[in-house]
Parts: sequence; structure tokens; C-alpha cells
Amino acid sequence: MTPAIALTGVRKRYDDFALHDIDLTLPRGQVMGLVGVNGAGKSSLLRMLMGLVRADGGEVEVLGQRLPQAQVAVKRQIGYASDDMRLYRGQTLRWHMDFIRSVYPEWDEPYAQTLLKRFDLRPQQALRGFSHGQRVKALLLLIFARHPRLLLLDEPTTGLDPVARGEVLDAIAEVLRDEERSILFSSHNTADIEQIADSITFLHAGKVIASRDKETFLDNWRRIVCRGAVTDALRMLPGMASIRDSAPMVELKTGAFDDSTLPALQALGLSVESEEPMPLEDIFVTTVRGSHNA
Ligand SMILES: Nc1ncnc2c1ncn2[C@@H]1O[C@H](COP(=O)(O)OP(=O)(O)OP(=O)(O)O)[C@@H](O)[C@H]1O
Repeated sequence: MTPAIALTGVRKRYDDFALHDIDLTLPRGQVMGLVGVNGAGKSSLLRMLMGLVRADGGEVEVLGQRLPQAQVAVKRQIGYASDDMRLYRGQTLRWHMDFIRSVYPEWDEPYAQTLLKRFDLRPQQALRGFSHGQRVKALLLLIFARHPRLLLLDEPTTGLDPVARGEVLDAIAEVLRDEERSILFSSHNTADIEQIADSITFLHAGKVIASRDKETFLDNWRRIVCRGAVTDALRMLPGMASIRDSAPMVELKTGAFDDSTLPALQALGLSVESEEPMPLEDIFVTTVRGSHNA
């Protein structure tokens, strides 16, 4: 089966920013979390997949079709949620629902009703009276109820309170029960990504600095506290991403942890006091710092 998204060597240059040689694959039926600091290029990448921005080079394939050639056909199968999508503030949510329903025969009214209840939205209320969280939920309802095959969600949980975030993440997880649907969503919030993503991509300064399935990411990273001295041989160990020397203790962060890591440290005269998995946020920050030093 062709992947939902396949990017090969994709480039885009603006005056003060560029996306560099992006290679990325999202298999169908999976959720990929795109993590990056402000200005990393997340929105630019999503806009490119939606056909709103044209790549300068490389190949962009969405749902098995090349962009920009197949743009019109592909766009109908994508649900895109971002700040770019403006709802009409003077119109009600019901008006928007009827509009989408008239354009998309796939519109699923019973599911829309379920989402209205779940998100606690009033369909007869004009959008101008909605809070930020209600607007985000209204936009997601309008997208989800037409069952797009690919969802591109640009920071769907930013600015939501914890309850609304939970509702939105549950709804995203539910969309995936149908195995044909795929989701690429960007967030600053690594906890959200950790919760629902199958794979994780870190984007920094327009480059993919890491992209792996979530389990591998979390399994490969460890924070290790040892007693002993920092040596060049220690710095050269594979995957060593951070070394903090607080003699006589040393704190290490490695992105290549496996059965050989602890014996290798012992062979260098270090005695391991503790070894623990790292939260995704710490992995992200350590990876970004490592990319600056590379
Ligand atoms: N049309 C454009 N013309 C010129 N520069 C642009 C354009 N679109 C985006 N950029 C630049 O590309 C860079 C990346 O922006 P982008 O919005 O993709 O980042 P982001 O990772 O989504 O950031 P944030 O988390 O703040 O939303 C920024 O420096 C931005 O100014």
C-alpha cells in the first residue's frame, strides 16, 4: 500500500528561511507527531502537503499522488486544520455544517451530532461568540464529520485548557479506529504527541533532525547517572548526546541505549548509579541542542 505521505528531498526557500531536503514517510493508518520550536517550519511543511505552498524541489506525494499535479483530487481527501482556516464569525456552526455538507457527499450527520455533544458545542450560536477552544473544536468537527483520509492538523491543541485538550485528543484517537485514516499533527506539546503518535519527527531550522517510531525513540534514549571521570573515550561512545560533569558524579544522556551501553560505561571505569527513560520533551531538547553542536 502506498504511504499516506511520502516526501523525498523536498526543498523550499523563503528570504530568511528554508526547508532543507526533507525526507519523510507516513504509512497509512498511522499518526505522526511533528515537533519543533517556533519557526522550525512545521506550518510551512503542512501547507506544502495541503498544496497551499509549492516545493522548489524534490517529490511530494500525498495519498499516492504527486503534487502539485494531483492537487485538486488530493485536497478533497484531506482535512486541514490550522490558523489559516478562517470560519465566518457572523454565521452559526449549523450554517457551516450545512455548507460543508452541501460540498462533501461524505458528510456524516450522525457523527457530527455525536461530536457536537462530545465537544459541548451549540450549533445555533454564531462563531463570534465562541471561545478559542470552542472554535478549534468546531473546526475539527467540520473536518472529522466528512471523514477525510488524511488529517493535517497544525497545532490542534495549542491554547486549549486540559479538559478541551483531552476531548480533542480522544476525538483524534477515535478517528484512527478506522485504519485507513492517517494523521500528521504538529505541536509544541510533547505530552500530546507522546500520548497519541505512532511515530515522531523533530523538525528544527527547516531540517528533519530525527524521525522514528515512538517506541524506538523512547527505548533508545536514557538518562544515566554515574560516578567517575569524564574522558574523551566517554565522549566518543555512540549516541552520547549530553554529558554533565558534576564531579564525582556524571550525568549522561544517550540516544543509542542498548544492552552494550552499561558494560561500555563500566569498562571506562564509571560505576552506574541510576538509569532511567527520558520524557519526550527532554529527548527533544537534547536532540535540538545536539543539532546545534553538530
Ligand atoms: N510565505 C512566506 N514568506 C516568507 N517567509 C515565510 C513564509 N511562510 C513562512 N515563512 C518563514 O518560515 C519560517 C518557518 O515558519 P513556520 O510558520 O513554518 O514555522 P512553525 O514551525 O510552524 O512555527 P510556529 O510554531 O511559530 O507556528 C519562519 O521564519 C517564517 O517567517
